[in-house]
Amino acid sequence: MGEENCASTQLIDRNGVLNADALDMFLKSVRLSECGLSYAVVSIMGPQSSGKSTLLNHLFGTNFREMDAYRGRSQTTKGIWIAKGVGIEPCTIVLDLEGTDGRERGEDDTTFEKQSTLFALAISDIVLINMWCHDIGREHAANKPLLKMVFQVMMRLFSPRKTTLLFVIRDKTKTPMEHLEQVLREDIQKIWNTVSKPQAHKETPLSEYFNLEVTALPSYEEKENLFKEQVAQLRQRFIHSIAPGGLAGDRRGVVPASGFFVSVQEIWKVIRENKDLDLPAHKIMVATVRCEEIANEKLSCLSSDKDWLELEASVQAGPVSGFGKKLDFILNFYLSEYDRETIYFDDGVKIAKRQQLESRALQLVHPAFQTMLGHLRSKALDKFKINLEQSMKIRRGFAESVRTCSQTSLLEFDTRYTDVAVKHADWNPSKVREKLCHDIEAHAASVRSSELSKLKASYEKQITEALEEPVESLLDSSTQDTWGSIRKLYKHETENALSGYSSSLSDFELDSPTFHKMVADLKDYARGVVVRKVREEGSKILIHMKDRFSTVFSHDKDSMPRVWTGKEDVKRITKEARAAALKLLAVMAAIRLDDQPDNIENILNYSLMDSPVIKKKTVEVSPDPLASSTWEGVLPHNTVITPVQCKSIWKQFKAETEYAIAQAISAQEAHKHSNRWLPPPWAIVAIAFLGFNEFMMLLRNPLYLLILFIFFLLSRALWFKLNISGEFQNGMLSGLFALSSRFLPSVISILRRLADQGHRYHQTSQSLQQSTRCITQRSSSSLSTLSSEVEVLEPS
Ligand SMILES: Nc1nc2c(ncn2[C@@H]2O[C@H](COP(=O)(O)OP(=O)(O)OP(=O)(O)O)[C@@H](O)[C@H]2O)c(=O)[nH]1
Repeated sequence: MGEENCASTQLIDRNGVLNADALDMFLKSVRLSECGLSYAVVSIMGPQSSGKSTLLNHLFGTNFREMDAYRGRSQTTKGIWIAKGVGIEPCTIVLDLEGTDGRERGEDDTTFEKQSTLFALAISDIVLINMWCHDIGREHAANKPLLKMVFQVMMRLFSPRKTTLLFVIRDKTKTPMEHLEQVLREDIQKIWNTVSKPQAHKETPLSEYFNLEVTALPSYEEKENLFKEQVAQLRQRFIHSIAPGGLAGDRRGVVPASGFFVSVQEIWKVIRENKDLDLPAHKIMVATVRCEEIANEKLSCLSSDKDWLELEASVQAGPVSGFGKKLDFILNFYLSEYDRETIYFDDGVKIAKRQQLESRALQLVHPAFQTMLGHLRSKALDKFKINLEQSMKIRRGFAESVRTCSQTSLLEFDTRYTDVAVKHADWNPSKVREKLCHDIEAHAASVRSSELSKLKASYEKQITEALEEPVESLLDSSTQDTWGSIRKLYKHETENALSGYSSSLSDFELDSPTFHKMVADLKDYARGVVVRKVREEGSKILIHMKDRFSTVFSHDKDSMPRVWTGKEDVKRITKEARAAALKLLAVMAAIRLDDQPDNIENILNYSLMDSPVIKKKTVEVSPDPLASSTWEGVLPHNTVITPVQCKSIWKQFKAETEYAIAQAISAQEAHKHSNRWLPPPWAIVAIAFLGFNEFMMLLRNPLYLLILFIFFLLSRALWFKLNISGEFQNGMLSGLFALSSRFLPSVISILRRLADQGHRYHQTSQSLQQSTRCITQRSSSSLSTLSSEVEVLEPS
């Protein structure tokens, strides 16, 4: 029984202040919290200097201070001391109370006595009441006020348990024990009867509250050995005192050892505040405080747990295999720790606090769980993307691929989730799963849209290639049944493309309206290609018409360039060329993809080609059919060139082709004259003499001719005036010729230079005149076109 083991400590000082730190240290040193319910609390009360500390020290091996007998009787125990019984199982906490009836506190000050008595009754299983043998049966014995106080304060405890009151009779005499006990019990009963009780407990017997036990010891001072012997026997009653039938056998109100610290503090606080002490409520309070403390401690340990922190860090980095099991293991550990530590506390309280702990612990780990779900979701989504791509590479139907890949990914999510699920939590992955489904659908929709766009683009390209150039070619040729051919081409190519397109679209399993819309769109596109081409060519109609005119006008039936010899019928050829150009205009005037009959060509022929004589006959009956902005029987959106525009274009066309006709006519004329107009013999001689160019210059230039003529007249007058003889004449002629031949080339050369200057001037002025004429023509035709269009627009 070593001194150090009992850890004797002052719990409450004489001023009534509880030393919580000392209590905490004491409880830790005796490791009471590990005892659960297996511990007993024994306290002793009795008159001052009645050998209480001596008895406890011998009984429990404690080292409470004892009074030195040689110094006289004075108070040694002040306040309440606490120690652990040495060598006694289970753990027995011993309280040594300040003696009652002490001179130090004065006669009237019983407050601390009452408080300490109530405190001892509240926390003890066994209360030793130390009393002198000679006081038994005495009317004014010191123990009577003490007992009265015990019973009175007991009324303030709403305790369901029975406390054992062990009366220890000190310095027993030779009076038989049976007699002593009987007298004592009678005294106790008398005191109990005199104690005022609440109405409900008026008739309650003392035995309802206490187990009364009585023992007697010889004097320690006089019969020390016998005293020690009998104390040793008494000590045996404290071993396994908590067993049923033992001194501390009633365990109903016991506070779990880990709540002892809280319980002691709280009870003392309530007593100091002079409030009633409701032990059952107190037990709940202690349970609440302790369970909460334990729960907080477990949560704190969990949040700094090494395994948990490692798991949390790993989850941030990526998916963790066996996440659910690992987390469950950690949670289990702390929850079972809680269960173990709160096992003796009130069930209702500990369950409620456990739920709180579990909920807070799950709250702590929930983000990691969510992160894991995020990993699962992104993995499943990635798998879906890869699988879909591969599936499309092997040309499986798109919708079928999406279905299969989606099922595979969701199955993988579900399978992997079993590894992530936390048993402690009823967390539902359905929201994340829904999000995954949504992501899969969104990705599938995006890929579908992209694939459909590609498919559409490829068929549009196919249609464009199949229609654009052929339509252009057909328009260019503008035969009798141009639109028939275009319609045939359009129908064939469109049907061909739509058949392939529909077949490809069926792989996407589109809903009926979408499918039909896409097919209709492609059909519209095909029509659009034709319409666009016609409009494009229509915008260049004047050029096309002029080309056509030029082709027909300048080439013969064998497509050989025509030479205007004068034998050709320019009028007929012009009419043919114009008719061909008009045909082109008629073809491009409107889009006839719907095979609706129209009389555009007839109207144009009648209005533009027929001779004024024919028209004059009918003009009174019908107005100008081209004075309109719409074609009869042709919808506005099918109109490419309006009647008014046709009229204006035709006018411009005619104006711009007139020059070619005039040239053809003049070419014919030139050809005719070139055959008849041979130079006279003298001119041939002059040409030979002067050279053809100079001769032609003399002829063409009126100035040279005038000079030559004057020169001739002067020569002739001189000839006759002088009446020159034949020889002289010959000589003169010879001389004139010689002179001419000597000077004429020089004169001609000077004249030619002058003529060149004049000719260049003449050419420049001619080309200026021609340009001015051309500009005037164009301006007038543009003005007329504009005025026609304005006339059309004005009504609207
Ligand atoms: N007559 C007699 N004296 C005893 C007995 N036991 C102890 N004493 C003596 O009584 C004196 C007081 O002993 P304590 O043990 O200090 O008594 P106490 O009740 O603890 O005293 P306080 O703590 O001051 O109230 C000492 O001198 C003891 O030797 C006993 O059985 N009979």
